[in-house]
Amino acid sequence: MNQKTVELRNVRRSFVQADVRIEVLRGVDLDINANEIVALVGPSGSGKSTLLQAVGLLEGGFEGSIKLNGEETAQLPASGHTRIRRDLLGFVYQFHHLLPDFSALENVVMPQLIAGVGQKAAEQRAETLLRSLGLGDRLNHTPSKLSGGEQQRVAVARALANAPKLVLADEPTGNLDEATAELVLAEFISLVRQEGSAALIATHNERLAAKMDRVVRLHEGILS
Ligand SMILES: Nc1ncnc2c1ncn2[C@@H]1O[C@H](COP(=O)(O)OP(=O)(O)OP(=O)(O)O)[C@@H](O)[C@H]1O
Repeated sequence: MNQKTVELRNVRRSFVQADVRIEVLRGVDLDINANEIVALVGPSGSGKSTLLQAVGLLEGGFEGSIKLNGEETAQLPASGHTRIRRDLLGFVYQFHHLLPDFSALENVVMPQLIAGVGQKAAEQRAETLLRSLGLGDRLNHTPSKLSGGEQQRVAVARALANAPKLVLADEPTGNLDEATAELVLAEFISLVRQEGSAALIATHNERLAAKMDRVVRLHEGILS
């Protein structure tokens, strides 16, 4: 059976602010196959982050069906969401949120230790990932000693550390200059492909989106 990594059906989310209801997602359907890298584009405020929060099981308040790796998540308790996030998902944000007092290597080791991997194996995996992103000679640098692009590469390595089935990224290169953004995104995509993960990557940048396998567009709460 060709199991989808993501299957969304009729996903809805609205927010009420000052007695006004805004319907941000009005019935989103989306399928992502294993190994498929999908760009999520849409104007500012169209709901890209909201949709990523739905797929990442980071917020409640959604209606509809969210299946990840074949498992329906809508009725699961919070502990089920935590398990899926830990076992299946990796996240990259616009601002890397690296641990400032830990080295690049330690930042990539940490999520593996939390997942129960042994220290030695975690260090080897972290080093392999960081080397494949060109950071072989930056393993022991703390984030403040790294450039913005290097910090974002560490965040990419961290997201992939536990071999997630699905990587979710919200404007992963949005804080970098255009040339660096392009380079880091190309490396990110190539590492996701090498690792055999699927990915959903929100971006404003159509040129970067065009480098992915497929582009989906959020407009007025619907995907096309
Ligand atoms: N917690 C919240 N409470 C109220 N409104 C919210 C909340 N979160 C998001 N919204 C509203 O939902 C809409 C979509 O926001 P979202 O951040 O998902 O858009 P986006 O496409 O990611 O935007 P950007 O590209 O600017 O990051 C916006 O109008 C925003 O104000």
